[in-house]
Amino acid sequence: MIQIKNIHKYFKTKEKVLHALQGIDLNIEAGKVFGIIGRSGAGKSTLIRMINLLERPDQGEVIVDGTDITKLSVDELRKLRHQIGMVFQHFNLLNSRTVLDNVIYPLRIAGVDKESRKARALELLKLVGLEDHVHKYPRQLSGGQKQRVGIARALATEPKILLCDEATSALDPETTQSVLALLNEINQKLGITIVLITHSMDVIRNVCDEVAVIDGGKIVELGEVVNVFLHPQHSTTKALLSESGVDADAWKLFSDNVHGDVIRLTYHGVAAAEPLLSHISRELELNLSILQGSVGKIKDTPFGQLVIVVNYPEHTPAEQAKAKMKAFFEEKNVDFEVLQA
Ligand SMILES: Nc1ncnc2c1ncn2[C@@H]1O[C@H](COP(=O)(O)OP(=O)(O)OP(=O)(O)O)[C@@H](O)[C@H]1O
Repeated sequence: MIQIKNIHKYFKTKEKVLHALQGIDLNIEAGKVFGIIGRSGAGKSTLIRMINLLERPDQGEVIVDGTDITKLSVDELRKLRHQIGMVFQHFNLLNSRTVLDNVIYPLRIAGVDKESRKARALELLKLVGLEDHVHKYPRQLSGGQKQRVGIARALATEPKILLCDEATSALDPETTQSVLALLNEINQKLGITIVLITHSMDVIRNVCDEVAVIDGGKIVELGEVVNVFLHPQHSTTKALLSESGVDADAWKLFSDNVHGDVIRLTYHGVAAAEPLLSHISRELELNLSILQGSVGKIKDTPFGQLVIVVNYPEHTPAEQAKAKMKAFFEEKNVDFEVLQA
């Protein structure tokens, strides 16, 4: 649905030329929630703004539904923007207009007749849970409510794509959760493709199907959220995960005091509900202890990652027991990694 091909963007200031996007390639499938994460200045805003051409690339193509939108005329681009809604970090509401009028506004611009635009706006305000606040002004709303107005407004012209530019960064954790749940609902109910940018791995974990990690204007890691969370490859991804409490290497703090093999088991989906550890421990007479672990869910997928210490029984050669254990876990689709032997 959205293909970004070899995008480059330069910002020229008096002192220097900044190469803000350095050859970005992305493929975003229809109906997905796609997250772009990176540190401040990495190029996230510049990249997401390429999708509706609020920012133009200096080189490369942005293809939406088969059309290279960099080649569109001003008129064609205006029409295309009705297909692409956008939600902003600081809401960007019209403060002198009511909640209802804020949502009606893009419909008026799109030339929708008076009665239909009011009906549509009311329907959207109901969808975002603000039906009791339609005649209020933005200053009378909480941050979370303001963002719900921003989301309703972005949905007014029935877009196929919703771009969220740090939509939850200005909100407290609880409100963030409720706005993320709303985005999830919109994705599921309306089938809208969502592209969001964020600093937070928790946001990615809660709503996204796929993620791109951007660093210094380049994509450094890309994939399904489950895989990127459980098997991060790039140092930036590992650092971002560690900051959100997912530090795959925390076990090293205890490694000097450990007697036995240290093994990491990683699993998701059905394996999360099976009593695998007690089964293998009984069968091979192993003594197991858990050194580090995290279990939970990534979007709708349960997952677990455990670092265990294994001691083998005296009467069985360790290598033989280890090979049996490895085969057992691999058969159950559990990733088995010896960290220290
Ligand atoms: N209009 C501009 N003129 C000059 N430099 C710019 C402009 N817009 C962005 N930049 C620079 O381009 C780089 C990427 O900026 P961008 O806003 O895309 O990063 P970001 O990852 O969204 O950061 P943040 O999380 O802080 O919003 C930064 O170094 C920024 O200073």
